[in-house]
Amino acid sequence: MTENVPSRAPKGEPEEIDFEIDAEDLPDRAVRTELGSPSVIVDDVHVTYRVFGGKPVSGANRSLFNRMVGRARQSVGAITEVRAVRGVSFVARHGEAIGIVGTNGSGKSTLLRAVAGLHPPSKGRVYLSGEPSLLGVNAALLKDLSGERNITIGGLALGMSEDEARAKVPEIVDFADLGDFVYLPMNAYSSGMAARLRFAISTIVTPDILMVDEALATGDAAFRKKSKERIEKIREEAGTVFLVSHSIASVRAMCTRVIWLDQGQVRMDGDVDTVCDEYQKYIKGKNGQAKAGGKIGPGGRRKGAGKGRGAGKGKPKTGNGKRPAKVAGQHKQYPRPAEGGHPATGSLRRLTQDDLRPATGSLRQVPRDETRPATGPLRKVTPESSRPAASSRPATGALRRVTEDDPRPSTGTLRRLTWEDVRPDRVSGGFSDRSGGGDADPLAAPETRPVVEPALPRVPRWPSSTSETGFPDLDGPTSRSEAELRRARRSWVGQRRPRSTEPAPDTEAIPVVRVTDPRDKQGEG
Ligand SMILES: Nc1ncnc2c1ncn2[C@@H]1O[C@H](COP(=O)(O)OP(=O)(O)OP(=O)(O)O)[C@@H](O)[C@H]1O
Repeated sequence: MTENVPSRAPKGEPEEIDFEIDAEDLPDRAVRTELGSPSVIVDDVHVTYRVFGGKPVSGANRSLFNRMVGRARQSVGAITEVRAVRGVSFVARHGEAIGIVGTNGSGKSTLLRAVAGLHPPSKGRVYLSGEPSLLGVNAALLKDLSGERNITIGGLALGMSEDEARAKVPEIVDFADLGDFVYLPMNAYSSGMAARLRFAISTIVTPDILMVDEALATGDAAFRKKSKERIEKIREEAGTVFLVSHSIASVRAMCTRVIWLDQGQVRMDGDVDTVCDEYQKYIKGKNGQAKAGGKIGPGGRRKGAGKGRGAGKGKPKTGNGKRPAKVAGQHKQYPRPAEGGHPATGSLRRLTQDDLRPATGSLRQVPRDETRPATGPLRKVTPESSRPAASSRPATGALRRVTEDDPRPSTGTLRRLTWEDVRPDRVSGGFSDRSGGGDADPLAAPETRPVVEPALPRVPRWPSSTSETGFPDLDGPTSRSEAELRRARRSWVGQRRPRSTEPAPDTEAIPVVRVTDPRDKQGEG
């Protein structure tokens, strides 16, 4: 099939792909290949997340909430249902590279997860011809292990033998441009290095259906060029590629078809130019500030544009204290401050260095050698004055220092408890003396108290050998705790059955049938 592929961009045209849309960005296009039979059929798929602990959104917050997540969120008591994908249907064919675009939260990642079988649709069906491989920003790489080890594990996960995976290491290191870093734990990698390795691993084997979810965004231009080539190779080998990206440039460059998702539904599905143009128009209209050729970040916003609650709050006010009226399609230009006499709206004026110092009014700088502080009745606190003398401590009013000689504490009707107070027979509920110390008074002075050695419970010995039955020998003295032993025993011999709580039957009442040996009868006879 490779040889039938029409040639790519004409010679001399730049190959490099940048994920951002800049004026100089190349309108490089993905090579169109012959389309094969269907590889993915998505039939009226719905995906609903259920989030516990949500609360109904009411009144004033409703519009803001709707603006953020659209109509896709409903609260059902304590469970919030997020309808991330709502009735999506399409057919993808072998050899297609499909870009999935949409603003934040439009359901792109969720749709890919449903197609990959990682999240079951709540309604509808997905049919696949081939094995899907989802490469997301969170693809599982173990940070504590070296890149080399991750390559081997990744290869095993993708169905290779260990030897095959090891043999792929040099190729992957070369592709991901890791050098000797491959022997270091991945904690030491930059995000770009990790992204390159992730992409390289997941394309070791040519997947039937490759799904790339924003995983290329961190790579540099050279890597993106290589990854584009690899994606094309997969398509040429009759694979299907899905590419979720906020970068329209990369979608234009790598895809042959685009699906635009909006609030969980397909808003457009068609050829790259038509859908991308419409999507960009939508983004421009939505923000009123995205220009053709401007950089579009996630959510269709221009980079650096304010978003969220605080957006626009920092705009200067006019003289009447109101924010300048917003005219559709126009942006108010605020004059740059001129040096010196700056235009001041109302009573505002620009601060100069002279405004900042020196101090105005009667304040003056206090020289270092000036005695301080000595205003009014204040006096300097010395270590001596701050530490109270042993006996003549401050005694304001009737307060005095309590000394060792003071009887303590015996105010009012308090008295010391004696053993009689806590005797079991005098306490409701009844304590019992578990120490074996009899009537020893626990409140008596320690030297007069009899020393009582508590009787140690006999704890069975931890099995050092097994008996003939194969079970550990549970008898004998040991230092192991009884609980530990009980646990071990349970794992060996299973749970003990609880004793029956039913009363034992009255044996007297059970009719006794006496069986006699007929020979005895004969003998008797
Ligand atoms: N695990 C989850 N639990 C609950 N809601 C979720 C979960 N994952 C996604 N959602 C919600 O589903 C909706 C779609 O999310 P999804 O991540 O699929 O959108 P997206 O288009 O990929 O967004 P982005 O461009 O920001 O990656 C959003 O409203 C999101 O809040």
